[in-house]
Amino acid sequence: MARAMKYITKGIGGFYYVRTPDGIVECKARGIFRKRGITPVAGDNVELSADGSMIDEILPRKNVFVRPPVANLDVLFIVASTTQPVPSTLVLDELAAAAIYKDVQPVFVVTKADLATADKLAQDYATSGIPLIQLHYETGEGLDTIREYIRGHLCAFCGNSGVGKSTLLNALAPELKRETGQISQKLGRGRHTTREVEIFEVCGGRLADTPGFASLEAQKLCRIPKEDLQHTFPDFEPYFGQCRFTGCSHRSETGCAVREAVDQGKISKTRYASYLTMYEEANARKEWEK
Ligand SMILES: Nc1nc2c(ncn2[C@@H]2O[C@H](COP(=O)(O)OP(=O)(O)OP(=O)(O)O)[C@@H](O)[C@H]2O)c(=O)[nH]1
Ligand SMILES: [Zn+2]
Repeated sequence: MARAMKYITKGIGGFYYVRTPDGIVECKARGIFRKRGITPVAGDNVELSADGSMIDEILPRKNVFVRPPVANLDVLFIVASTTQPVPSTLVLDELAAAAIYKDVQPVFVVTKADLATADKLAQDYATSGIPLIQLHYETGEGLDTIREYIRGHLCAFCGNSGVGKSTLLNALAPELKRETGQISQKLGRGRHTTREVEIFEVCGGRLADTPGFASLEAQKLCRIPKEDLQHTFPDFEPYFGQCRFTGCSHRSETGCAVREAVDQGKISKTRYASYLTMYEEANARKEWEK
C-alpha cells in the first residue's frame, strides 16, 4: 500500500511544517538538499526520517514556482472583477499562459457581477478553452463550481488588489478569517508585509495562501520563450499545422490560419492582441533575462 502523503505546509527560518496523518510536525531538512541545489518549499511531498524530525526526501515535483515559492500547484484561480478595478485582459491572459506553461489549470473567476455586467469578459473568453466562473454572492452561484475545482487539488488564488480574493476565500472557507477591504492594507496584512506561503486544507482540497500571488506580475511566475507562447493559448490549437508556413509565428505571415480564425471571430480579438503583445515582449527580452 502506498504510504500516506506528507507535504510541507510552510517553511520559515530553516524549519518546515509537514502535514502527516498524525498532524503537523516541525522538521529540518537534510543538508543534502542544499548540495543538490534544491530548496524545499510549501507543497513539496516529502518523506521523513524515522523519528519524524528530518525531511529525508523530496518527491518529484509536478512544477515549482520561485516567487511565490510553492510546488505541485494544480489549479490557479485568476480572479477579476467586472469593475473596481476594471480588468485588463492582457494581465489575465499573461497569468493564464504562465499557469498553462507550468502545467497548472487556470480558472477565471469573475466577481462584482452585481456592480457591472460580466458579459464582455465572458464573451472575450468564450472560445479561450479556459473555464470562467461568474460569482453571485446573493444566490451563491459559482461557489460550488469553485469548490469542485478545489476538491483533491492544490490551488491558489491570484488577481489584482481589490478584486475580492479575500471576500471569496471567506465565502469558501470562513475558518480562514481573511480580512477584506481597505482595512487589511492599513493593518499591514496587505501586500506590503511579507508573509510565508502557507497551505490549508479546505473544501476537500488544499489552498496555498500565497501573498506573492496577490497583486502579482505574470513575469515573476515564469518567462515563456516566444516559440512556446502559442502552446499556452488553447484557443489557437485547432489551427496549428494549417498555416501556410511551417514555423509561422501567427503575427503577420500570409496564410496564417490563426489570424484567419481571429478574422472569422473563432478566436477573440483580445486574446489575439494579448498574444501579439506577449510575443513582442518575449522577443525584446535580453538573452540574460530569458
Ligand atoms: N459589490 C461587490 N463588492 C465586492 C465583491 N467582492 C468583493 N467586494 C468588495 O471589494 C472590496 C475588496 O475586496 P477584498 O476581498 O478585500 O479584495 P482582495 O482581492 O482580497 O484585495 P487585496 O487584499 O488588496 O489583494 C471589499 O470592499 C469587498 O467588500 C462583489 O462580488 N461585489
Ligand atoms: Zn500562423
